[in-house]
Amino acid sequence: MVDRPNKPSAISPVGSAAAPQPSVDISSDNSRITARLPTGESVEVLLYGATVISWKNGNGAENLWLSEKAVLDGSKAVRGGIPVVFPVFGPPPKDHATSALPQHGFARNNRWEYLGKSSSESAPLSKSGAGDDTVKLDFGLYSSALPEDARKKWPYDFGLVYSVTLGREGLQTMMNVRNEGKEPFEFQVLMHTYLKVSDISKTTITGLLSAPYIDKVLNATAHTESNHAISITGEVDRVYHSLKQSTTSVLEDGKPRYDVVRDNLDDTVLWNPWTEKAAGMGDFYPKDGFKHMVCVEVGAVNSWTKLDGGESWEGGQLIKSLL
Ligand SMILES: O=P(O)(O)OC[C@H]1O[C@@H](O)[C@H](O)[C@@H](O)[C@@H]1O
Repeated sequence: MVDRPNKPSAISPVGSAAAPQPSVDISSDNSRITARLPTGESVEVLLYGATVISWKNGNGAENLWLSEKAVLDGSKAVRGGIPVVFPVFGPPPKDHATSALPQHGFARNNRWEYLGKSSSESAPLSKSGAGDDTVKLDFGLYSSALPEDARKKWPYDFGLVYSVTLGREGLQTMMNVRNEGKEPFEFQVLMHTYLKVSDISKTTITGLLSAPYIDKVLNATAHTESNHAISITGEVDRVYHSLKQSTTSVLEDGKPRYDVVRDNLDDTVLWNPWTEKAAGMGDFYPKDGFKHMVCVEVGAVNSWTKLDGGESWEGGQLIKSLL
């Protein structure tokens, strides 16, 4: 066979020296994993909470808001990025098995195990056949590895595998929950994504028209969304539920900035703390940072998902950065 000197890389055999591969690095203090595509996109995940703390486009533009005073040393849940909420969303109800847990559960403030990486050309996030253009990082949290205190407060046997896949088209985060015990358990799960925006006054949210929601700012009263494009001009804390449309979009100046596509999750929380709530959070900085973020949080939080012993469940999101 005669090789052509200018052979396009698209037909290079997978894994050949010619095909650039994604890189995955573990920080020297073993606290975080960074993955990078040959085209420049990157994602950084803190093992504490399996919290995605940075997701950049190929041109270096950051997509996630992270507080300048976010605590990253494993002593407090991270303010920004994508904290994982499990097995309860918000303050736990008094009459439920999660009642002794802290707000948003224990997944975001325990250290996860890095299970490894895999790359693929055929995953849904691939754009071309030029080398491995997605990389998937898997993280695990198991009841057996939880500190005694958390285990006592929610005494079920479970295994969580959280997969973070970086592609040229976006970032996918998927949660797999498995009941490893014999007793059934109920859980809620949510991906608390802080999306970075350049100016909240020019930001609108679409895809929620006609959706029912609980407004936590208005004493948890029930409403129906009447706006095609939602503007944020004050504190917003709403649980949209039973959603039919799979995509919620964030627009800046009327132009698409992010698409958030839900997978087997029916609810989406829209949150912006605005002036007063931001002022009250010690780890929220700068104090006017609420002008540069909006949380679009996909989840299953309006009711409980029940898993019998041995059963498993999976759900997640694909976020497309449209810059
Ligand atoms: O301060 P925390 O525990 O990270 O929660 C932040 C916010 O998270 C949102 O998901 C809730 O709807 C809000 O009510 C809450 O204030």
